[in-house]
Parts: sequence; structure tokens; C-alpha cells
Amino acid sequence: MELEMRGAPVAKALGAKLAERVGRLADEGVVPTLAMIRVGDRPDDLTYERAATKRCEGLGMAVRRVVLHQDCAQEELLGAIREANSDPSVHGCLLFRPLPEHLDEAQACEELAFQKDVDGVTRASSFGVYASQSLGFSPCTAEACVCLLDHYDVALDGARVTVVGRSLVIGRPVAMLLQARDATVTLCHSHTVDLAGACREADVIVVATGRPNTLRPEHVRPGQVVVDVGINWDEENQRLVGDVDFEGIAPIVRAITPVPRGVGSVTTAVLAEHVVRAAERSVR
Ligand SMILES: Nc1nc(=O)c2c([nH]1)NC[C@@H]1CN(c3ccc(C(=O)N[C@@H](CCC(=O)O)C(=O)O)cc3)C=[N+]21
Repeated sequence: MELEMRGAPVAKALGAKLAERVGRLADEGVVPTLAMIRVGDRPDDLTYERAATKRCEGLGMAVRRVVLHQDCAQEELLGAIREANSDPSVHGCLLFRPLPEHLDEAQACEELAFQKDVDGVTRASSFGVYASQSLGFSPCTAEACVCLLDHYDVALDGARVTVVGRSLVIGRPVAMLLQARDATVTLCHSHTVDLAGACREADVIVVATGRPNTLRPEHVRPGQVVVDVGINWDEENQRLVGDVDFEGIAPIVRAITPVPRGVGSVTTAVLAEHVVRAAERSVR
């Protein structure tokens, strides 16, 4: 491996540009504000909440935490979302997911005003990603993958990119964003017949399946760039691992993102950028 593509330098560069925009908004008396709605105490929600709070506050932005009980009723959740919608001092709203089983996640997401949908969960945001229109926002993690590749000067125009995983939160939107950057995208999933073949012919591989060791040495060749979006808890070794067999693959490919300290740390910077953009749209 020639290059370990860590997230921190990317987040730092994004943050530097953001600080200027936050400063200009402050001159107009606007503090970009993110409301985060959490139901229960899922550990990965808490991790994200902590990281997002630190990032936003570090940039001079404000966060409001709304915490609902694990057993809360759908109406209570909808009420919290409506409150964020109608509060002019809130520019962006993040609803942690997945929600507990008894709640209707699709209905909750649709309740959110698309102007404040900084994690891209509404239909308006999805259509914006699909049609390359500025309507709502892209899912932060999908956009973080593209930011990371840009930061490390990985060419996308005409590049062959294989995306593994077709989820609505990462696989499908990242395929759309990369396609909008003129990459030739192959979208693979659990029924793909020759995954190794599809991966080996790519210049860039993005892996987002939520399964450790999805990408193994037989899937890659020298010269490739690998982005690992997975965050999985390895019970046996008591550590976080991605969807990629890092130890097996890193020696073969040209560049790879680590887990932790890879894509995840860029996600919070993208979230902050979305909140600032929402605040800018609200005053212009
Ligand atoms: N609507 C919604 N959108 C999400 O994007 C979403 C969500 N719900 N629910 C929870 C998961 C989890 N998640 C993380 C994002 C960044 C880090 C992150 O910053 N990780 C650091 C480590 C941070 C630490 O360990 O303290 C890293 O990878 O280096 C972690 C977890 C987003 N999620």
C-alpha cells in the first residue's frame, strides 16, 4: 500500500472552508443550528451524536439534542420532528436510524421538511441525488466517500468504480454521486455472480455491505483504490472493523481507508457542511 487515506485531514480541510462560511453567517446574526432526534440509546447513535456535536461546536455552530424514550409513541416522534420543522432557529435536523421496530421510520422521515433534511432521508432528497438537482441533501456518508476521494486526488472522470452494496443510505446514493462525477459505476450486491471479477476490473472499489471480510485478497489487484464504509464490532477481537479484510488487502492495493479513522470521521464534517448550507439557504 502506498497510501492510507485517513479521514482526519479531509475533515480538517472541509472544516477550514466551513469556518469562513460560519463566520459570514455570524456577521448576519445567524448561528447554524443542528437538531438531533434520538430514540433510545443505541451505541452507534451515541457515537455519531458525540462526534457530530464535537464537530459542530468546534466550528462555532450549535446543536440541540432531543432524546425520546425507547418505547415512545409514533405521535411523540412526529411531534418532535414537527417542532424542528417549525422552529426558524433550527436549520438542519438529523433523525438517528434505524428506529426501534415499533415505529414507522418511512413516515417519520417523510414528516421532515426537506429544506432541513441534512442527512438526505426524505423523498425530495432522494430525487435530488437521483436527478443531480439541488433539492434537500445527499446522505452524509455517501457524500463523504466522494469528498475523501477528491481530497486524495483520485480521478473520477471516466474511472471504473465498483460499489458493493445497494442500500438506500450508502450503496445506491454513492453510485449516483459517482456517476454524476462521470465515473462508470458498477453496482454489485448479494446476488452478483462474479463479485471478484467486477471488483478486479475497477479502478476504485467502494464497499458498504455491513459484513466484515466482504472484500478479500482475491477481489483486488495492485494499483486500485479501496474505500471501506463499514463499521462492524468484532466481538472476538473486541475492536471495530470495516467490510474489508484490511490486513489481507492493504499490502496489495495502492490506497485504502482505515476503519476507524476513515470515512466515519469525514461523515460528521459533511453533516456540518449541510447544516451551514441549510442556514445559508434560509437567509438568501
Ligand atoms: N440517520 C442516521 N445517519 C447516520 O449516518 C447514522 C445514523 N443515523 N445512526 C448511527 C450511525 C453511526 N454513524 C457514525 C458516523 C460517524 C462515526 C465516526 O465519526 N466514527 C469515528 C470514530 C468516533 C469514535 O469512536 O468516537 C471513526 O470512524 O473514526 C461513527 C458512527 C452514523 N450513523
